[in-house]
Amino acid sequence: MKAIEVNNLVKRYGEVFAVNNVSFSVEKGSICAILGPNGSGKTTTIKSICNLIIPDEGEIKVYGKDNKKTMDKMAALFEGNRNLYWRLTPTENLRYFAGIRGLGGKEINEKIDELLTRFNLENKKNVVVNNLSKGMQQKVAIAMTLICNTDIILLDEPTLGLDVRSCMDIERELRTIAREMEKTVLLSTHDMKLVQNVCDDVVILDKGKIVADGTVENLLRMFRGMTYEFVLLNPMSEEIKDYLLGLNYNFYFTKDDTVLETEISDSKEIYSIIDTLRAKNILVKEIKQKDVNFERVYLNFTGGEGN
Ligand SMILES: Nc1ncnc2c1ncn2[C@@H]1O[C@H](COP(=O)(O)OP(=O)(O)OP(=O)(O)O)[C@@H](O)[C@H]1O
Repeated sequence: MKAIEVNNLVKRYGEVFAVNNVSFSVEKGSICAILGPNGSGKTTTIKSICNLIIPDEGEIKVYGKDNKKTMDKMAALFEGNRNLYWRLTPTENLRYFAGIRGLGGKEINEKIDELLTRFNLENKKNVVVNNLSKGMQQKVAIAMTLICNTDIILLDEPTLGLDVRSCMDIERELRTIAREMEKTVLLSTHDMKLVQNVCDDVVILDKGKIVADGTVENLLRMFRGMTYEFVLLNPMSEEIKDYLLGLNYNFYFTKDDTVLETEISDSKEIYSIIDTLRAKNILVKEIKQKDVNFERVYLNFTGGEGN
């Protein structure tokens, strides 16, 4: 079942198309990431879904209904810990946020304790947010999106500025939110480890347009099948390397010059690469299909950050 459907979304600021005819959907219970270089339209898309931005064109549906009528189904987090009140404790922040949505009483107090325990914040529940680490603040901010128990959680860059351990904590929480709490998560991020470790699907934007859309697994498989390593018997000379770089393949060399890596679009190219190497008396010891990480997939679609 589709939790979110975005159809032909357009948002312009003067001459600039922040989002230009973007369409995608997010399945209920899945984690979907919107990726793209700075300024590619990620935040505009998420803000349009939760009605913080009114698009110029297109329609957005949440559980099949216009998103303006389904505000109660979504909770969103933007700019991480800026959503928090610094002089309030995590408990007070959560109680305040629940109150805005008209929730209170014993039930909410129990829910707050449950969430703070889940996020390993029970020892910090009475410490003002200002005195918590960035990772802890981020966990409180994510807990705030859960306090109202909405089906859909929208997160803008949930791991921004966090250290490795805190990122792993957030990854674990996101998995729990989707798999155990059965919520739908749509997030924007530049964190390719987060994408590879927890996301089911991705939408990659570039200059306001979708350049790729699919499951993380399929996109990885697509590139896994294309990247090959040619392990050589002897290191290549500088002259040979220059020659190979002048050919029509995107060759990469390892530091000791014994491995040649390239992406191919057709398996027949393997034979022509072997012929090319043989003609230069370069002997190949082994050919390996290389495992790729999601960063590689992303760079292939966007041509690199900030283009
Ligand atoms: N309020 C605004 N007024 C004018 N232009 C805007 C406004 N908001 C966004 N834009 C422009 O729209 C484009 C998309 O911005 P958006 O914030 O959606 O990108 P993003 O992918 O979230 O970027 P980042 O990764 O840097 O957060 C950018 O060119 C941005 O400058």
